Amino acid sequence: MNRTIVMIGYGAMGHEVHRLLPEALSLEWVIEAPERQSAVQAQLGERVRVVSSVDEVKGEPSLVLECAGQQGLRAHGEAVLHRGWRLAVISVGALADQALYDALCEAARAGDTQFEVLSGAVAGMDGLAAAREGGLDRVTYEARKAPRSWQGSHAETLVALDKVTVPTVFFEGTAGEAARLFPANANVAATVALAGVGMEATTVKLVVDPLTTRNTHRIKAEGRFGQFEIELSGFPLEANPKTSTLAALSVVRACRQLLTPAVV
Ligand SMILES: NC(=O)C1=CN([C@@H]2O[C@H](COP(=O)(O)OP(=O)(O)OC[C@H]3O[C@@H](n4cnc5c(N)ncnc54)[C@H](OP(=O)(O)O)[C@@H]3O)[C@@H](O)[C@H]2O)C=CC1
Ligand SMILES: O=C([O-])CC(=O)C(=O)O
Repeated sequence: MNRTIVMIGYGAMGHEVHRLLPEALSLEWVIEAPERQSAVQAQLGERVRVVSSVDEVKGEPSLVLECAGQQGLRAHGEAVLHRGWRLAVISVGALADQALYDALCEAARAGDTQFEVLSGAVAGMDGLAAAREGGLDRVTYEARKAPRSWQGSHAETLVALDKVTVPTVFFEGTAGEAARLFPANANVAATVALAGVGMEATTVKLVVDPLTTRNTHRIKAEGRFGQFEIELSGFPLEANPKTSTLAALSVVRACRQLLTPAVV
């Protein structure tokens, strides 16, 4: 029998994850925002039930995938964990809110389960978290995306996206600020912070680059382990240029790990 998956939010990423879901897993429930429920139900057909709250989900899913944006995690995360279900989180920026982070930890303890912060659009979070065990002195993160990837975000109030002719830094601040101000674009800032030196000590630069079609992430870390610099230049998803393809693939990986005896 197939193992059951629940997905919160079925947008660009949810669609891509569903397309690539390993065969032994079955997406049976989607929790969507009420106003999108009927449209998503029509898109998915009868085999997947689209609901608007955790209470409507029946059975025991092997994993709940949050692909809903920061509001979706805020709306449903605690209820999932209280039920004792394992939750994979992609809208990591929501965890910059310490109260939400604490509430999710409390719910996970109460439900005797865990939530997993997915690596998302970047690589190297394993190495960064390991390096932290020995002490980290400095961690910086820079995201560089094309103007269309920043459209509809707070960037529009900081820079004339359609007028830039050279790569332009429009935000410098902490990971916590970046994650709050750019909820669909700077979740990685929070991921780097959680794996490394935290929301306040992680410094972030956001760049609009009219010469690129990629979403590029650069992480630099220094500490007792030595130092590393990672630059990852990812293709955006066609359906949402804010979101990197690798972010969706990191959700698929979390699903694959349910099936393999060796976890890599
Ligand atoms: N960690 C990482 O590296 C990355 C994380 N992300 C995160 O992943 C999220 C999803 O990306 P993507 O699929 O491209 O975004 P989309 O906007 O395409 O999809 C999000 C979906 O979730 C739905 N949604 C919104 N609110 C709720 C809610 N309260 N309950 C259930 N569903 C809800 C949205 O509905 P509606 O359209 O009505 O709002 C939409 O269908 C991003 O918002 C971002 O937070 C993205 C890229 C990288
Ligand atoms: O997908 C990406 O390139 C990163 C992203 O949107 C985010 O960090 O929220």
